[in-house]
Amino acid sequence: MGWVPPRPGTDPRALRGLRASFAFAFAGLRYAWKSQRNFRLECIAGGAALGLSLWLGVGLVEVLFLILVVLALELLNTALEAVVDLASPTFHPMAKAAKDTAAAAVLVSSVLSAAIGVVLFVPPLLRRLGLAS
Ligand SMILES: Nc1ncnc2c1ncn2[C@@H]1O[C@H](COP(=O)(O)OP(=O)(O)OP(=O)(O)O)[C@@H](O)[C@H]1O
Repeated sequence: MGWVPPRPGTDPRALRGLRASFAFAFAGLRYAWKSQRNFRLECIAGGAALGLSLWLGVGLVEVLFLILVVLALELLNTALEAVVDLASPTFHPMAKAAKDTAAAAVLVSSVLSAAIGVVLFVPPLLRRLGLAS
């Protein structure tokens, strides 16, 4: 077996363990950003939605929640893809089921967030553009 990372939860120096946990989590974010085009697109779309919500005065908390749900599921999808590639480098119907179902979770959350986004954004946008009172 190769290098084994330290296990943060078992580090007796609690603060150091916490710092290591954050470092691992940020490494995961970096991996997703570098390897997943969808994650980058979702971050950009999320940034645009945040800017729009500030401009239109739409609730930031609601918008942040919708963005973070999609990003968190995309991160889980990325993690699952890595595990499946490790466990099943060649074609297997269960590997396909796992990857397709994880991708479906991202799709469901994205469609739901987009639908709620339309409900949140369209009325204030129309008012801002003078197309509704
Ligand atoms: N080991 C495998 N066995 C069977 N089917 C697989 C396997 N690996 C990938 N697939 C199929 O190919 C599809 C794409 O897999 P891939 O690993 O390329 O994901 P991806 O296109 O990078 O996904 P995403 O766009 O979410 O990052 C999967 O959804 C699945 O249907």
